[in-house]
Amino acid sequence: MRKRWAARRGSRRTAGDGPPPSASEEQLFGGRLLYDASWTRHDGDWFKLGARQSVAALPRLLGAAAGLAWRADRGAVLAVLAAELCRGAARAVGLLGVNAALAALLAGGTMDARLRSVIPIAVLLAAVAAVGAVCTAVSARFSEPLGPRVERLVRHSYLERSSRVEMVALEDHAFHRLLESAKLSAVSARRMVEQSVTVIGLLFSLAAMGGVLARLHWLLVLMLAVMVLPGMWATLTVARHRYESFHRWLQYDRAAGTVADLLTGTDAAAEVRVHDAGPFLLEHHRLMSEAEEAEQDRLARLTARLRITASSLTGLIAVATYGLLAGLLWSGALALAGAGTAVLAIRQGSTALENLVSRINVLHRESLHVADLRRFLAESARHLIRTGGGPLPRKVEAIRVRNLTFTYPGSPHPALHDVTLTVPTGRIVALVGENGSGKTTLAKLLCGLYLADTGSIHWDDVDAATADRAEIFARFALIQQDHVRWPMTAAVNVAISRTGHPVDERRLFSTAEDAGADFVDDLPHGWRTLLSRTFVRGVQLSGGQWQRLGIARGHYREADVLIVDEPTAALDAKAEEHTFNHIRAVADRGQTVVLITHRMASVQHADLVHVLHKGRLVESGTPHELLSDPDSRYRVLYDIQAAPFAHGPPRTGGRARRQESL
Ligand SMILES: Nc1ncnc2c1ncn2[C@@H]1O[C@H](COP(=O)(O)OP(=O)(O)OP(=O)(O)O)[C@@H](O)[C@H]1O
Repeated sequence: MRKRWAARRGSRRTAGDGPPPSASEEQLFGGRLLYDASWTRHDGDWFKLGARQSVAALPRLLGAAAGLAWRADRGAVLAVLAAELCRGAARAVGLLGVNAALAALLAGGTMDARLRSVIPIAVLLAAVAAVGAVCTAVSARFSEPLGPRVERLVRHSYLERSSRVEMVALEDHAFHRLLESAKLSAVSARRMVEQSVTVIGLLFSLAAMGGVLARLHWLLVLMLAVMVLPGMWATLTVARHRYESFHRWLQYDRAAGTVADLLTGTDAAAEVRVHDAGPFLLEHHRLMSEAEEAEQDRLARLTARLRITASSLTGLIAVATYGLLAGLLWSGALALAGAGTAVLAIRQGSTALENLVSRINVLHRESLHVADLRRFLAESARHLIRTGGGPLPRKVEAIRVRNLTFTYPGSPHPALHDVTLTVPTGRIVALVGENGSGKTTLAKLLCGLYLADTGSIHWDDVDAATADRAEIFARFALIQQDHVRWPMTAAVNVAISRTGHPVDERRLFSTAEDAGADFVDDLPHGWRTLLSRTFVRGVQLSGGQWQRLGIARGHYREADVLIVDEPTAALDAKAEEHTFNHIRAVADRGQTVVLITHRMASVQHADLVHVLHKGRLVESGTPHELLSDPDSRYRVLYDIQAAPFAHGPPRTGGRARRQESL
């Protein structure tokens, strides 16, 4: 075993495509968590953050943001566009007014006459400023609620899609990474819309200023454009590195978060304290956080380097621009008033351009996250649980499994291999076998959670592969081994198995009683008690109480087939007996029960037993038939469990005697 462990470690290292994993990655997670980011460089179409591509992509980005906003609120989009257009026009008129005022002030005549000629222009400038302010307010009024609305729509589509993909996709790490990266898309979509509003406003303003500058001299427009290039290059280069880093560190970051959650959550709280796992986890969290800090440090150094270079270049271009202005004045190509207006326009224009570049950069970065959502939606479309298909027969005699083989993605061995068996309806059918023999997997295939690689599951004559998956799900209820602890009220914890119907209190109370979950009546708020200590008014249940609620949930659904996976592990002996009696009763009323349990005494309740071993069916029969064969695997398992009770209750041992003598 040790040898194999060493060999595996070795092979992982040589196959790796970068530096070896850190101690925390290796020790806690068994290998590298950082992703190879080379794929981002090759995925040309959606990963382009160069200056040229960024500008070229601007119409597409604005179009995408407009599309998102349009879906959320058309009226608001139109109002914002109109307001921003009006603001841009006000800026242009304002600049022209300044130019006219300067010309009037610098013209000949007495100061009194010159000042008087400026008065109407000043009144016009005040009116234009007022219009600009109103436009700003109108734009804000309509654009501010747009972002949250877009966020809600995008998040809804993300969550809705996530809940409809096949289980195998959710368990696939590559798909999971996509799922994780698309998680940010809702916030990014909101930011995209917000940035787009600013970008549109800046574009209108720049068009106004460019128009005024062009009227003065075309070279000034060119210099204004050149002045912004270094900043644009630096900003976009930093953005590309940050985005690459985000993807590369995504899984690592999630792992560090998992360690932090273990330290703060309730699941591991007892072992963190009693087993003293806290300092161990804390140390690894520190190491992992430091590694992340080092990455942030690298990005900060890169950003500083690029910004210094860009600022130096911008400074040089600014000097050249003012030199050009002086040349134009000197040569008489520009009047003094025009030069004053040009200085104002260049100052305002370069600030607006710098702002525009950084906004485009944010827009682009956010659009990459929104593109993650598009990739997620496209990829998940291939993994959607198929809708449609034929109906299942209403009354079924038996579910027949034929030559079923199933391998989990990425697993070297099939979990089920060529399994053929029958589940007659209205009976209790037990699946028995050692750990990992494939019982739960078979149950999940039966209820349509996984699809077989080969072989089939027939409901009488209907192949389940051709049937509507939603209908297959509708025929099943689950009492799972790892029952879900819904952090909601006790009533929801039971009734959530039948959300398509209003809560039926009579059914709720009777299933709770049957499952031994009537302890809920004694909780502080009865069925409205919140079952999570991490929220206000929440209470904590015991393991067995949770299990009873899980059993009640399965029964509340009243489906045709009830899958019961190790239902009594946390129950006391009385509750266990009660549970099996109830399972027997529901089977007698016509419900099919697929029972998975290691308690051989409980299997005696079954009508039919299938024994699995390493993914293969090795025995089938009634409990009596299987017990009668002294060599059957079932008999062996049964005898092992029965041995301690073979001679009646254990005699009082030495320890008890010693205690007595004390
Ligand atoms: N989601 C999964 N992804 C990959 N492999 C899995 C997954 N679930 C189970 N397996 C593997 O499939 C095999 C069968 O597992 P399964 O849970 O069906 O066994 P089981 O008989 O129910 O075991 P137990 O009695 O311990 O509950 C095991 O080798 C297990 O490691």
